[in-house]
Amino acid sequence: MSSAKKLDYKNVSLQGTITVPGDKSISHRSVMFGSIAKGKTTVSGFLLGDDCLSTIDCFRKLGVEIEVDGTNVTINSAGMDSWEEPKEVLYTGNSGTTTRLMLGILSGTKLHTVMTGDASIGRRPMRRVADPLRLMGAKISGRDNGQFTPLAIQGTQLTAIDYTMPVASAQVKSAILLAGLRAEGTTIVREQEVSRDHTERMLRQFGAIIDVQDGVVSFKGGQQLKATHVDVPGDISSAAFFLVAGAIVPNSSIEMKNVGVNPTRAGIIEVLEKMGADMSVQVEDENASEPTATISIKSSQLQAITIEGDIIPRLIDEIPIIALLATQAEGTTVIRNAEELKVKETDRITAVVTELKKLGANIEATNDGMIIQGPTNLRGANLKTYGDHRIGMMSAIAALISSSPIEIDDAECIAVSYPTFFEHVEELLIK
Ligand SMILES: O=C(O)C1=C[C@@H](OP(=O)(O)O)[C@@H](O)[C@H](O)C1
Ligand SMILES: C=C(OP(=O)(O)O)C(=O)O
Repeated sequence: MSSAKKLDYKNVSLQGTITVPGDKSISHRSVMFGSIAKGKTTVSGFLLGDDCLSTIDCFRKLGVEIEVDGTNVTINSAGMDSWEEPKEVLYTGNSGTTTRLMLGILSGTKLHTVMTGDASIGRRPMRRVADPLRLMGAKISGRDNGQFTPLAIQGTQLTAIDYTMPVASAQVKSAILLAGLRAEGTTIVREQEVSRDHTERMLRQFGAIIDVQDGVVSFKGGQQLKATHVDVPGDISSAAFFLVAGAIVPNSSIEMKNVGVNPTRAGIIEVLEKMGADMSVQVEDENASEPTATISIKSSQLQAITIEGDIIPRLIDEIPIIALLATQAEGTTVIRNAEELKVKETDRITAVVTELKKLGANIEATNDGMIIQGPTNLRGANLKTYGDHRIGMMSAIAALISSSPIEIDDAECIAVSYPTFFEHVEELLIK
C-alpha cells in the first residue's frame, strides 16, 4: 500500500546519538541458521524490518517455532529433517535475500515447496541461483525456466560442486553454501571479487568448519549446525543514510553506536574517508564474530572521487545515498562497475538518476554506474520511490538540504529495512 509523505525541513541540522536497527543480512541468516540447527537459538538486536519478518514467516510455515519479543527472537527447531511440507505458498515479500537463500536451503530438503514474493521480486533474476543449484542436482521450476517467481522446489539429495561465481553476489554464494550443507562432498565457491561474508562467519558461529582463502570458500557437506546465540550488530547500510546526512547537512554532528563494520560491508567508510569527511570510527570488538564500532561524523567540505572495482560489492546497497553525497562534493564523482544495481528492488541506476535530476542534481547514468558533478544546491520536487526502501531514504535525506519541500510517493516501503527511520530523523533534528 502506498503512503505519500511531505518532507518539509528548512535550515535544519542534525545532532545527537542514535543506535541504528539490526543488520538485515545477519538478521535473515540468524533465523535461517537457527531453523536449520537442532535446539534453541536466541537472537538479540534482530531487525524487525518487513524483509526479515518475511523470513520468519516462511520458517513458521515450515513448522519451526519462532517467538519474537521486541528485538529478541527465539528459534526452537528439531532440525531440518523435522520441517513440515507447507500447505501454503511461502511468501518472501520484497526480499531478494529470503528468496535466494531459501532456494538453496529448500533444494536439499525432502519437501515440495513453492515460493513467491511481491511485484519487485517477480522481476528479479533467480537463475543466477537456480542454475548452480541445478548443477548440484536441485529440482527447481519457475517462470522462464526458473528465472522468475513463483518458484517450485522439489527437495532432493544434492551433490557438491566447484563453482566460479560469474557475478559478485553474496546471495548466490550463500545459496550454494547453504545447499552445500546437505550435499555429498565438498562444496567450493570461487569469488573474483569478495562479497559480504556473513554466511561464512555464521557457519563458523554455528559450529561448522569452513575454509576461506583468497576468495575460495570450501565447505564439507553433512555438517550439523549447533544452536547458539546471535547478537546482531547495527546495519551499516542503514547507518549510511545518517553518515551521509551528518556529512552534508550543515552544522551537523551525529554519533552512531554498535554499527557493524565487517570489512566486506564497510566500503562506505572508505568512501567518506577518501572524500575528506570529518569522521571517527572506534572499533569496539575486532574479534567478535561480526565486528562493531561507534562512528561519529560532522559536516565538512567534500571532494569528488572515483568509485570502481572491488570496492563495489562492499558498498553496493549504499550507492543511492553515495550518489546524493556526491551531489555535494566538489568535482566529478564517477561510479563504475555497478551494473548489479539494475537488478535490485528496482533499477537503481535509472531510479537514482531520474529522481536526483528532479532536484536539480547534475547527474548522468552510464551503463554500469553514474557520473555526478558537484556541488549543487538541490530544490524540492515530488519524488518516486519505486517501492524501493533505499530510494525512499535517499529522497528523505535529500529533503534535509533541499531549498523547498520534497514529497515522496511511498514512505511505507522504508519499513523493509529501517522501520524507525523517520523517528531517528526526528530525534536528531535541530530546527
Ligand atoms: O546476502 C545478502 O544479505 C545481500 C547481498 C547483496 O545482494 P547480492 O547478493 O544480489 O549482491 C545485497 O545487495 C543485499 O541487500 C543483501
Ligand atoms: C538489495 C537489497 O535487498 P534484497 O536483495 O534482500 O531484496 C537491499 O536491501 O538493498
